[in-house]
Amino acid sequence: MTSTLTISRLTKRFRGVEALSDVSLTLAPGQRVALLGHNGAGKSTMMKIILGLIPHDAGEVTVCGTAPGSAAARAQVAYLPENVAFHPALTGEEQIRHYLRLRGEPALKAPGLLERVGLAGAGRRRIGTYSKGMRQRVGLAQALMGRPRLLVLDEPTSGLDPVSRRDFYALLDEFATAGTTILLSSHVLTEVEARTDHILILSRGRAVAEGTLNELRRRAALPIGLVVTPVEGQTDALAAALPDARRADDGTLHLTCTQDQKLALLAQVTAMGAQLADLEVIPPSLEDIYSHFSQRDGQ
Ligand SMILES: Nc1ncnc2c1ncn2[C@@H]1O[C@H](COP(=O)(O)OP(=O)(O)OP(=O)(O)O)[C@@H](O)[C@H]1O
Repeated sequence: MTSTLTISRLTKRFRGVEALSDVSLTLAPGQRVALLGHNGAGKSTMMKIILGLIPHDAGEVTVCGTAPGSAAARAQVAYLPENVAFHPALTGEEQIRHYLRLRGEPALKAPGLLERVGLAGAGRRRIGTYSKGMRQRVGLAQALMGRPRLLVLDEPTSGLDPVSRRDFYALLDEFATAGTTILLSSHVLTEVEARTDHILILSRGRAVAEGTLNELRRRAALPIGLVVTPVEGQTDALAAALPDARRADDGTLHLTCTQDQKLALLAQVTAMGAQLADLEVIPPSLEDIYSHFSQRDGQ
């Protein structure tokens, strides 16, 4: 299967600053990929190179098999910037019709595009009356013209409330299922954790970690948490049987272990059967993993 995006040993310098050093990444159709990193890590620079907006100094980049910024690449890549601005006096439908005309496509497609992003009912309202989430959807409708194979989104959910975020990601999932590759940057790790298949962490222009969440979890080898809730009246007995456990104010017992120790510890705890009301396993979150790799890099 042809990769949607291949980046090999990409390097970009701005005068004295090395914004990207030796970064590689290959994305397949339908993959949902998060680009993470501190402010100034190089995320936007990487996106601009993929979009063909700025040249790179070394390495190779191909977008759908062609050079970034070429007519063939531009026809297959769409971009949604962090803050999309539309004319507030236009309705959603007028705005989309305008963009369709600019692309030389029939304006008749506007209602269908708005329906795809869940704005069918609001298409005749002025954009000035839209919420931020609705404006992002107009941006997405614009980005989806021409059925892109690669969708590049720069912090697409910043400023959206939790429900709008969830809806936005559900929409992205639909596009990914249909084969569109999604590359997005975000500082909101909790949403990325649940909604992407692959993660690239940049730090000071270098890729410090790349893989699925599970792969990064294994590589980081961070402790796994276990929360044991004893049946009423059994706390002392369980605490005595688990001397390494920390006792919390609510009576639960907290343990940590390595991945290798996990199954043995679970077997030990579940063997306590009737004394046990509940048992929760807490794997390291993406936030823990992100901190681990970033701190290792001195961030
Ligand atoms: N046009 C430019 N001229 C000079 N330096 C630049 C230019 N664009 C980016 N840089 C530098 O390159 C580095 C990477 O910047 P970039 O905007 O890619 O970071 P980012 O990860 O997108 O950050 P943020 O999360 O704040 O958006 C930074 O040190 C930045 O100052």
